[in-house]
Amino acid sequence: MSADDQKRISGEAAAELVETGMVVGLGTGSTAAWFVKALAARGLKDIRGVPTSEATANLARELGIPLAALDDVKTIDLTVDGADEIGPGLSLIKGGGAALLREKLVWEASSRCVVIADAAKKVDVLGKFPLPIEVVRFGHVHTSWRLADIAAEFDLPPPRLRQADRGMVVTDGGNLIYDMASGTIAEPPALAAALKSITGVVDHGLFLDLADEALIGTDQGVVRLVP
Ligand SMILES: O=C[C@H](O)[C@H](O)[C@H](O)COP(=O)(O)O
Repeated sequence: MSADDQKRISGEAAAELVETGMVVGLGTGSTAAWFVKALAARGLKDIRGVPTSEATANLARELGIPLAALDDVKTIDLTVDGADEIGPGLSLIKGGGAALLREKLVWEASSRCVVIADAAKKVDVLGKFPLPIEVVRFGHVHTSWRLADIAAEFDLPPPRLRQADRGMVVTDGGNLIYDMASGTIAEPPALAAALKSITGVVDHGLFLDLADEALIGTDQGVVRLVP
């Protein structure tokens, strides 16, 4: 089965968790897009989706899923989203698509968070996927120097500004992304706390103690994992 098929079956399995009347957090990325498509295909009544990016909002609109802004809802019943890596205890790296900030805001407002992925995303130790760090634009080079100091404390290389064909990648919130290509993150909670201590850092892609379960698409079908 291709990685894309594994993403599709995990997204389809997650769509089955949604019930009429629910407020649903809609993740971002290629796996979350399969979820959004499968959810739309179910044609449930009275659901509202809270999108985690402009891209997901556009897809959901095209498919006829009614949307709500995060501030329009008190709580979100269920959020389904992809990940770049799934490590021990369902610790995650997210933000490969630069949506980590809105994703984390929506996840933290959710009663239940389900991560969906293809089998290759499961790892023994986080860090092979470069850790995305969202940084405010003002003074971002100075912030990157402070990030490099923190990286050195953790024996990690300095983060690099994410570039696209047309220059710097800018998030939906107008911020920039630095990627820390570490190889191995030995102490995710300590690194997360250190990164958040820098004023110019808005947030980072370590999602720790947030996922309630994972639905992983494998060649043998969808495997459910809990922390
Ligand atoms: O910023 C993007 C998100 O965190 C995505 O959920 C993550 O990058 C996984 O994306 P994909 O499902 O395309 O691998």
